[in-house]
Amino acid sequence: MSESKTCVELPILDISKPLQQSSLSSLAEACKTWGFFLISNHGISRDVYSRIYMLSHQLFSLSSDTKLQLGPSSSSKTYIPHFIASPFFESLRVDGPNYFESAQTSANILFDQQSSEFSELLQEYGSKMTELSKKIVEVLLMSLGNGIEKKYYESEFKNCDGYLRIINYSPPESLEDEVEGLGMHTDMSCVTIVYQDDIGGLQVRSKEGKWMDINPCEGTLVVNVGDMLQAWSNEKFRSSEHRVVLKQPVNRLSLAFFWCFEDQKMILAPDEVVVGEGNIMRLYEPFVCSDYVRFRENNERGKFEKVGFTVKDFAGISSHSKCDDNNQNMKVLCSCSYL
Ligand SMILES: O=C(O)CCC(=O)C(=O)O
Ligand SMILES: [Fe+2]
Repeated sequence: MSESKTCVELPILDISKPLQQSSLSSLAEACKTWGFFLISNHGISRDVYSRIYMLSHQLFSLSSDTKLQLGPSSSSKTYIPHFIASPFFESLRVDGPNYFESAQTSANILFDQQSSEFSELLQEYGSKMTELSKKIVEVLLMSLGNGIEKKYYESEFKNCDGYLRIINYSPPESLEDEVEGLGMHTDMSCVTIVYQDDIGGLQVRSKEGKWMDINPCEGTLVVNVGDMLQAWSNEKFRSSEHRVVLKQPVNRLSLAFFWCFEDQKMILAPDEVVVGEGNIMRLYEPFVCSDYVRFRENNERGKFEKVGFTVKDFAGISSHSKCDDNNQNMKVLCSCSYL
């Protein structure tokens, strides 16, 4: 019996070049099927990555007591320690638009010696990710056709903002089988841009429920669609479940940049987007962005190990009764936020 493929082939979009019609079609197809694609010529040098890598390594090597000054119970909640997302996962969050200030606040607490190298690097990285996210959203809207980007890019996406999560995965030393570093989830963002080091382990779940590897590919970044864009695009783009598995007993570092609508944004797919090719039914009720974020944060089943409820349960038109039930549940369930 032939072994079925476990690695997904995603299109690579050269983000530095003007777009060809053929790249738009393969992009639209990939976003519908996988909700994932790769970008190349993104303008971030290997040197920037190796410096972020080195400084992040130093940061995560600090004692737990030192790191815990940044959360999860501190007011800033920028640090997520082990055993929240998984036993092998810890992360530091850096908020935009002032990445320098956000990173420096953490660095001042963590390090005795004051230096701004880390914060400057993250400011540079955050700004580059912002530029890239804008380009990516514009290209995605172009792939919908009918001049959607001209009509809606500026008016709908101009107040988006980003934040960065630096993630350190440390698997157990004796690793007999693979372990989940980060359980199945969808992102809440419009788009997420992920840099993964060369260890690998990122996987996307196919529509049939099969886990497929997204192998590291030199010089590229992984882009995935999040729930906000899935709802705004009336599912022309898919926000896929994904996870990270650790197969080798070595540390893995990733940088995930989430580009999101502003809190008060009302998310509603424009009629032209709803009516485009394929389904013509409106699939989501309008909803306010922060209400969905709160719904996820307050939901027991929205925790890491399971995807639990997503935007479909929250605002999906065919799941009204479920949504009402969930809103009831929200009042009694404990607050446990991450994704
Ligand atoms: O670490 C990775 O490669 C992906 C992380 C991720 O999916 C997330 O933080 O939402
Ligand atoms: Fe994710």
